[in-house]
Amino acid sequence: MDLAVVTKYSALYSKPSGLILQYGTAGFRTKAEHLDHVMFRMGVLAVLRSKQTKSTIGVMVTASHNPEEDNGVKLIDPLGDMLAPSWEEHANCLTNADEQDMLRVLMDISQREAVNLQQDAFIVIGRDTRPSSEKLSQSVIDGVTVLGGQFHDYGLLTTPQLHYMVCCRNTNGQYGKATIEGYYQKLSDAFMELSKQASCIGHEYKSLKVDCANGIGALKLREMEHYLSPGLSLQLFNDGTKGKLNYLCGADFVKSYQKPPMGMEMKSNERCCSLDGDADRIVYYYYDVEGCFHLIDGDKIATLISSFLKELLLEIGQSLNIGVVQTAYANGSSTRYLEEVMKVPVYCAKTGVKHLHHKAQEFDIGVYFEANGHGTVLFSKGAEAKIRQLAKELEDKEKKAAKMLENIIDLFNQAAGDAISDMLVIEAILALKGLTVQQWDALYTDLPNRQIKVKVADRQVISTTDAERRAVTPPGLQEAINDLVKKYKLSRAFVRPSGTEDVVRVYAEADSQESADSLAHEVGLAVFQLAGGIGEVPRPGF
Ligand SMILES: CC(=O)N[C@H]1[C@@H](OP(=O)(O)O)O[C@H](CO)[C@@H](O)[C@@H]1O
Ligand SMILES: [Mg+2]
Repeated sequence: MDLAVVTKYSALYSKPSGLILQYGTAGFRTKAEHLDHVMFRMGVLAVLRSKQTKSTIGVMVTASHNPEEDNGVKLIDPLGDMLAPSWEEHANCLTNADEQDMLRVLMDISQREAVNLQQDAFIVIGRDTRPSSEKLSQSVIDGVTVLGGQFHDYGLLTTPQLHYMVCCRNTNGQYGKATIEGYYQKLSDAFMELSKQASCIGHEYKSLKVDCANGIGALKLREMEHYLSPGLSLQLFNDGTKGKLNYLCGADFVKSYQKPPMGMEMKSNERCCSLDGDADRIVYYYYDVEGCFHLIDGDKIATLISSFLKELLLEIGQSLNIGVVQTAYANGSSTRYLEEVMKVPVYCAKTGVKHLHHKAQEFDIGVYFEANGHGTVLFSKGAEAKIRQLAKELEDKEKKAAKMLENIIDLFNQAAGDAISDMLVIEAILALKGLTVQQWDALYTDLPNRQIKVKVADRQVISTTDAERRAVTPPGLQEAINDLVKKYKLSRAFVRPSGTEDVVRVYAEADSQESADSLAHEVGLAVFQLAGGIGEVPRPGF
C-alpha cells in the first residue's frame, strides 16, 4: 500500500470543515453534496473490513426514503448482514477525521483490528436511482482502488439485492447465484412452486398494484415481471418516469400519513402496496366500500406470516420454536394478538433492522418486522436442514406442507428485509389461504396512534432504556410521560432520538384517534420543554 497515494487521493475528497456525521440506524445520511469524502473513506474502510474478514464486503449508496436531494452509504458485512457495531465506530472516526488525520486514523483502525494489509480485498457496490448516486458510487470505487481493493460494481440495485449478492459470494453460491438473474430466478422459482399449490387462484389473487416510490423498485420489478407470469400480474405506479423520488409516495409516506400515495388509481377492495426508495420495506393497503383507507403495516405482515408458518409446522408435526421480534413502534393490538391469540412469543428490540435481525437469530424461526414494513424471516441452519429433509421424507399432506416451508425459505431474503421478496411471500400466502385483503386486515384492529417529530438543540440529551420504551434522561421527562399517559385509555407513549434525522420522535397510541393525537402533542410539549426544544413549539392538530 502506497501511503503517499492514499494521502494524495484523499485530498481530492476534502471534508467540509466542521461537518460531523454519525453512522446511524442505516449508515451515513445527509445532503448529497456533503458526502463525497464519506464515500471515498467508506470505500477505504470497506477494503480494511474485507481484508480483516477475508470476505467480500458490500457498499450500498442510498438514502432510502429520504428526499431525493439526500444520499447515504452503508456497508454490508460478510453474511449479507449489517456492519458490526465496533466497525460503525471506526466508520465514525474515519469519516469525521480532519484531512491531515485521515491516514493516522486509517492505520489506527488497521492496527486495532489486526488487519493484514497484504491480504486481498473484494468489494461489491450498488446504488439507488438518485441523481447523485452514480458520482458518489464512483467516489466509493476510488476509495476501494486506492487501497488496492478489487471490486464489482453492480450499478443500479435495490439495497436487499446487494445484501443478497454479498451473502451469495461469501457462501460460494450456496445461498444463490450472485447475479441479478440469479436473484430473480431463485425468488421466482420458489414463488411459482408455491403458486402451483394454491388450488383455486381467482383473478383477484393474481393482480397487485404497486407504488414504487419513483425509485429503484420500479426498475427491478419491471425486469422481474416476466419471471412471475402467469403467477402474478403487477401494475406499477410511480415508476420514476415522471414523479420525484419518495415525493408524496412510497412506503414511508403511506405509513407516516396513513393515506394513499399520489398517482395511484385505487378502486375499493383492491389490494395495493408501496415500496420505499431502496425497496427494502413494504406496506399494503386498500379502500373499503365506504371509501375508508386501511393500512396494513409491518405488524400485520408479521402476523400473517407467523400464523402461516405456525400452521405449516403443525402439519409437519415439528415443534421448531418461532419468535416474533418487533420494536416499540409495533401497534399494541398486534403484540396482544400475537401473544394472546396466536400464543407466539414476542420480543421488543431497539429501532433499526440490525437490532431486530440480531434478536431473530436466536430462534429456529425468527420473524422480524418493524411497523413501517422493514423485515424478513430467518431460519436457523438446523431448522432449514430439518425442513429440507422432511420435504424429501414425508408423504401426502405432510410432504406438501414441508415443501411449502422449503419454498418459503427460498423465497425470503434472509440476508435483509426485502420489499420484493416480502411482497412475493405475502402474495403466495394470501393465494394459498384464499384470503382477501380485508380478511387479512380483520385479524385485529390497530389501536389509533400518532407519530410526531420534535426539534431540539441536541437530540442526544435524550437517552433511553428498555428497548427505547423509557427515557432515562433528561431528568423528569419519563415522569412527565407517565403522568400524561395516565390521562388516556389503552394508552402508551415513548420518545427517542432518531438515528437518521435530526429530530426526536414521539409515539403515542390510545383508544381513539383524538386521544392518540392529543397524547402525542402533550408528550411533544414535554420533550420541547425538558429536552431543549428549538424553533416552533409543537402545535396540536395534524
Ligand atoms: C420510527 C421509524 O420508522 N424509524 C425508522 C428510521 O429510523 P430512526 O432511527 O427512527 O430515524 O429509519 C430507519 C432506517 O431506514 C428504520 O429502520 C426505522 O424504522
Ligand atoms: Mg429503505
